[in-house]
Amino acid sequence: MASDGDAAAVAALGISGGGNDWAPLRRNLPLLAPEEVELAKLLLSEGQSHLFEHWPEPGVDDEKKRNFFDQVRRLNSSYPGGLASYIQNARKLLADSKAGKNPYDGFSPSVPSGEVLTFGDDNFVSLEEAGVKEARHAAFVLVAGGLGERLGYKGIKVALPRETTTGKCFLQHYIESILALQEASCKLVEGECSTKIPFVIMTSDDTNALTVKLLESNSYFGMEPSQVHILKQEKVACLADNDARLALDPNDKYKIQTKPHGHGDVHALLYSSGLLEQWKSTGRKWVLFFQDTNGLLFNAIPSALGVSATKGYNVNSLAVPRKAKEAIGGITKLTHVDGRTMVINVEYNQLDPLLRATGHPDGDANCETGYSPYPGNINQLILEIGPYMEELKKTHGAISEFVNPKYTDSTKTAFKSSTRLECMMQDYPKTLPPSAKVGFTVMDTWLAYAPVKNNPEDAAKVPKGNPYHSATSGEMAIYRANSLILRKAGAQIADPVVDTFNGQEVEVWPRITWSPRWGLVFKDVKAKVHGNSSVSQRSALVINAKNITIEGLTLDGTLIVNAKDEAKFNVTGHVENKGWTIQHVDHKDTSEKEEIRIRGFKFNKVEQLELNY
Ligand SMILES: O=c1ccn([C@@H]2O[C@H](COP(=O)(O)OP(=O)(O)O[C@H]3O[C@H](CO)[C@H](O)[C@H](O)[C@H]3O)[C@@H](O)[C@H]2O)c(=O)[nH]1
Repeated sequence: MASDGDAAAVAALGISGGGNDWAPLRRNLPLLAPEEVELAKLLLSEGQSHLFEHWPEPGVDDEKKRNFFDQVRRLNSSYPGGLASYIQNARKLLADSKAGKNPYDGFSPSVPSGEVLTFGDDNFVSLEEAGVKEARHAAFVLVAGGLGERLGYKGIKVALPRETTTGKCFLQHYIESILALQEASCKLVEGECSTKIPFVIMTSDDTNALTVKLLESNSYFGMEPSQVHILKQEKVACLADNDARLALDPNDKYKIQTKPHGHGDVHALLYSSGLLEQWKSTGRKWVLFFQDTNGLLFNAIPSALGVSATKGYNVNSLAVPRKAKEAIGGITKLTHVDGRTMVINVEYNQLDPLLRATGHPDGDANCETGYSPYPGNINQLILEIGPYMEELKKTHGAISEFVNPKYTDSTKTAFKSSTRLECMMQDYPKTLPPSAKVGFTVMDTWLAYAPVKNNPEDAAKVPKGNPYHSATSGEMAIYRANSLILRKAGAQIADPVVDTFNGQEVEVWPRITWSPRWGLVFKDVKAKVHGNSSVSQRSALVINAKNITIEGLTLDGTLIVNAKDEAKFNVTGHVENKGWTIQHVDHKDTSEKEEIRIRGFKFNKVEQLELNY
């Protein structure tokens, strides 16, 4: 029971409902600055007195007590509406979760219609052209705050090699692609064009220092440092129970345990950064969001941006055909009983229950095409900046949240471990008015999507026919895409062989890779590949140049072509050497680097021809 003194002190602090057990805090009040007392009031009034239960008398751990309030201050300022909102939202979502409330209550799903593109046809080529034209009005935003727990890689994912023929990492490839778009787009303008496409990277405490180091130690991979903006997302407080009592860190009782809030934070961070106004005032029209490890993504950007521009989409999500149960959300049209409709991503863990609950007894199943009828969201979003800013003015970037507690039993009264609220960037359209133009663009998976998310053990367990989403499949997908693009451009590219690495059966195509400046869009590739050229299956071809043409080349081995800037050269004739052989590596072989182990192979560089112009 609180003493009369406690009650008086509570009243003096103006706290209602703070509970009776705040005596440990009361004794420590003299230590706190006025602003810290305000934060304490906030916590007490939200039922968080347990956070102070263990606080000893003043004089013991005073520094730690102050640090506790530093953290509370950060948690309070980084969440739209502050900690009180966070706790209140959590209480509501936890109650809904306990009651088993369906977040899609009242909605029935149906298959939406969108733009379906075919690589290389006239429509695709003209959309690519439109997209390149628009690119100088774009800004790119990479969400890279995730640790990649499923992959289990120790470093940051953007530092992983996209492919190991050149060893260029994802971040280098992304930056080179943006710079190539910038150059190509500027070229279409009469007179001088000094556009620098802005590039934002959202990091978190888990990834920030390593991301900055990667950029700085590589001179920003050729981008001007002023073009790059880092926005760091904060984690959110963990929740210990259904009353949304905040969890203390098991290793430090003066710290609130925190976990990532999800990629949805990117909208609130962009809103508060002031960058959107700056971009709008310098003529930006589009904000393109993308994720950390899709090595094929930039194959899809020009045409998708072309779709946004020609269709006037406020929101355009990129999608690929989706295999049922594949760990990517399904783009779904939801119709409410009251008539409202929206086209939105339904996350992969929610699609099956939603379908079963709405008269589809097979749930998330493939249809006669062998794919789910719902296109798979690859979380590449293109937003039109004007309507985006209008919406953010209203929401301040807050995105609808969800909670996913793992309960100890069916009474749903206790959690196995603390949980937290999460949000996803693709939920942005949920708050849009019905007049918003929300669309999506579907492309072939081989062209547009090959993420690196799963560790070798988990990838090897993926049901046959479903994609592995591993470092092995991510790299092989790049060779496959480049081989198919060259084939479409008229070159004879040998068929792949099938091999197994880290328990995953994959197609091994010739190891063909080029810099984005060489083959930004299909038209560029077509213009640079002439005559009867061929590449054998065991070959590797690296084109690290802008204006190299290939004419009558027969390659059986390894050829690397480097050229400076605008140097023009035609690569031709018969090139044959022992080349680079592929050596299997076991993922448990700790004598190999982790980047190599997780893909299950490395190149044995026996012989090559390197041409430098
Ligand atoms: O707090 C976070 C969590 C994640 N990320 C970043 O968000 C991206 C996506 O994270 P995951 O790869 O873990 O995402 P999921 O695989 O869970 O799913 C997401 O990506 C899929 C496609 O790859 C589908 O589109 C799916 O609908 C979408 O939620 C990554 O770049 C990651 O670094 C953050 O920036 N902050």
